[in-house]
Amino acid sequence: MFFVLRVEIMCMNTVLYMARPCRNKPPPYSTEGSPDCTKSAGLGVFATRTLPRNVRFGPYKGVRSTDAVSNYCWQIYDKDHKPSHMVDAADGNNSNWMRFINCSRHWSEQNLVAFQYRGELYYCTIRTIPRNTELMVYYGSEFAHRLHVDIGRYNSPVDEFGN
Ligand SMILES: C[S@@+](CC[C@H](N)C(=O)[O-])C[C@H]1O[C@@H](n2cnc3c(N)ncnc32)[C@H](O)[C@@H]1O
Repeated sequence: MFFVLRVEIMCMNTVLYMARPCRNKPPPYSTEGSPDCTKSAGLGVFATRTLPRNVRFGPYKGVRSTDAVSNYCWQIYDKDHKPSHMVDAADGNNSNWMRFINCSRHWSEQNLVAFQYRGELYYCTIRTIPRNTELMVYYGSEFAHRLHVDIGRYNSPVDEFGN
């Protein structure tokens, strides 16, 4: 049976928290207050406690649109797998906490996968996520490219820190 954990305010208070992750250090990320942080990707979402694999979050809330005008958009497909519309979470008043989840730069830091169910977008954990780890999903090559994620190296065995 398909089960989706509906996590809204409850989840943000008990399972997840928001912080500004550093981008110049390998995971686990320190936050912006740390002395050696020079790069930030804005706010991100972190696990307060260990999350098991296969936890589903959603749906991703936003405004329906036809163009990908912001970096908070997900493409929704129709039953024939053709692009239908975008769900755009750029407006903080018409979206939910999922808009704060950042894009992974390498498969080794990706811990969520996005999937569509009945016309809406959800995220699912694909591995155990230890506490204080940032939740990260791959946005897809088009959006990742906009964020200067090196798509050619995304699947390489070695991450950008040489690990
Ligand atoms: C869906 S939002 C994620 C939440 C965002 N950090 C915030 O504070 O609102 C997408 C934006 O986050 C930032 N971002 C997400 N992933 C990133 C990454 N891997 N590298 C740099 N910036 C990233 C970019 O500014 C992007 O436009």
